[in-house]
Amino acid sequence: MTPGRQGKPDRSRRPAPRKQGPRKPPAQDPARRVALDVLRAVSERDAYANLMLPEELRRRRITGRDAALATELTYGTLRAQGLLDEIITACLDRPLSEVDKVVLDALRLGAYQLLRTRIPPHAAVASTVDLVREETGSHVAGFANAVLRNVSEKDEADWMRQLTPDAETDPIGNLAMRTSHPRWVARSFAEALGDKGAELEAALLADDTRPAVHLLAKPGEITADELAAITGGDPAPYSPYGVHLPTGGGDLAEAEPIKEKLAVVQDEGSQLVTIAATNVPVDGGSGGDTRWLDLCAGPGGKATLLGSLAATAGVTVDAVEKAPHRAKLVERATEGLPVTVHVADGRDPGLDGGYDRVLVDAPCSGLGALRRRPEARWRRQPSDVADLTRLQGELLASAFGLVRAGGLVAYVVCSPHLAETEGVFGNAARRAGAEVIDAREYFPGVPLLGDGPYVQLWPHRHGTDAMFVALAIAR
Ligand SMILES: C[S@@+](CC[C@H](N)C(=O)[O-])C[C@H]1O[C@@H](n2cnc3c(N)ncnc32)[C@H](O)[C@@H]1O
Repeated sequence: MTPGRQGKPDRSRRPAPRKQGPRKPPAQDPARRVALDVLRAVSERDAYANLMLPEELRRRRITGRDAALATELTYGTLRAQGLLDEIITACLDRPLSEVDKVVLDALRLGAYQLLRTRIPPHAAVASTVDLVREETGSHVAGFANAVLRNVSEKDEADWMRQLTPDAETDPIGNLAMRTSHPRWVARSFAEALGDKGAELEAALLADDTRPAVHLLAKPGEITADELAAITGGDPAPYSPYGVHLPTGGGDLAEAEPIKEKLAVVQDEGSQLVTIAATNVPVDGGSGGDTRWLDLCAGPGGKATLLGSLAATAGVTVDAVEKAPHRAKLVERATEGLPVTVHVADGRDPGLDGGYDRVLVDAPCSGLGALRRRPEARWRRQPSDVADLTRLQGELLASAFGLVRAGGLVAYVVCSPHLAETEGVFGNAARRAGAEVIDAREYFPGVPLLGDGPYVQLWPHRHGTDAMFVALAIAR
């Protein structure tokens, strides 16, 4: 390949049009083939890698080492995308946006192998070039070969030194690059943590870890100790209903307690915020504490715990969900529990007010669950937050309208972004004249909860998703 301007690969021609029709996966490299197909689906059709990859592995009967390699390459490449794109850009003589999408996905896959795996460089380059050749033809394969050879001239540490902003003058930019996060996400974490150093780094690095599987032992059905004994897991450190499963603990769908609906998969953070919402004492009210409302219930995780607790306490729960298919999931999840599902907009659900407790588990950016969705950090945009905070505010205003005086509004989001957390809730509670209470009291035994009155959980501190909860008593 003749180097182009500035000694960089020449890519003056657009790739030839790709052949139509399904391609046959090359039998000799199923792991990289499926990885590239998933990367393409993510970038071209907004697919979710954590849903698509397991399905494709099953469909193509890829197992064992090939499945492990495909998983590592797909998730690793998606998480590191920002960093890989900077490095690839440094090896091009034109903007990244001018590179054909499938070629770019293949280059990311190749660069990831070169920089973050022990795959020998010649194998990383040759296998990527083969994929590009199959997709586009020989002339573009030469281009891919040249770019990847440039990438391979330095290791990750050298590339970091060249591309990363100075830690002294731009600590957030430095950590955003080193942990491969968009700068705005790193900044939002820094603001929530009040830290731009070691703790911010730990929080960002936690997004690259695989979360342990947590189970909820449904109250009234099975205890956490029993569930732990049956599944080989450990009782959770904080939730009295939680069990942590060992990593690689077999096929969950086959576990008896799950088949029998005695237990469900649920992050311990979700359990803790729901338990907190049911433990705050609510005074007054003619009926005591008998009517609860879950205003954003789909797919029904927290409604299941609320319903199980309600069943043992003589309480009824109304569960509102706007999306009909998600409302069906709530119905299925809460079957047999005292939960009535309503397909309605939580901003005006058409229900009689006077609830003793209202949970608003609002739609949010999901920045608190980035470790579950490898591509999410790059897909979310700062503008999403503005739209979401408007909706969150409207849902909270509705909640304060539906709760009785002396009743509780619990606001939950799976995000640490201050606009979605303290910002929205502070305004809504002030407008409603509600009394914000210190939520930390309702997280007994949970360490590192900060100064209150809100609670922000974190993967790197608590091993949970970064759930936020705020509690207020209506006046
Ligand atoms: C964060 S999820 C709730 C998760 C749920 N509480 C659980 O634990 O499984 C937010 C839900 O709110 C729903 N939603 C979005 N806008 C809504 C609205 N205006 N009214 C009611 N539900 C809405 C979404 O469809 C989504 O299912």
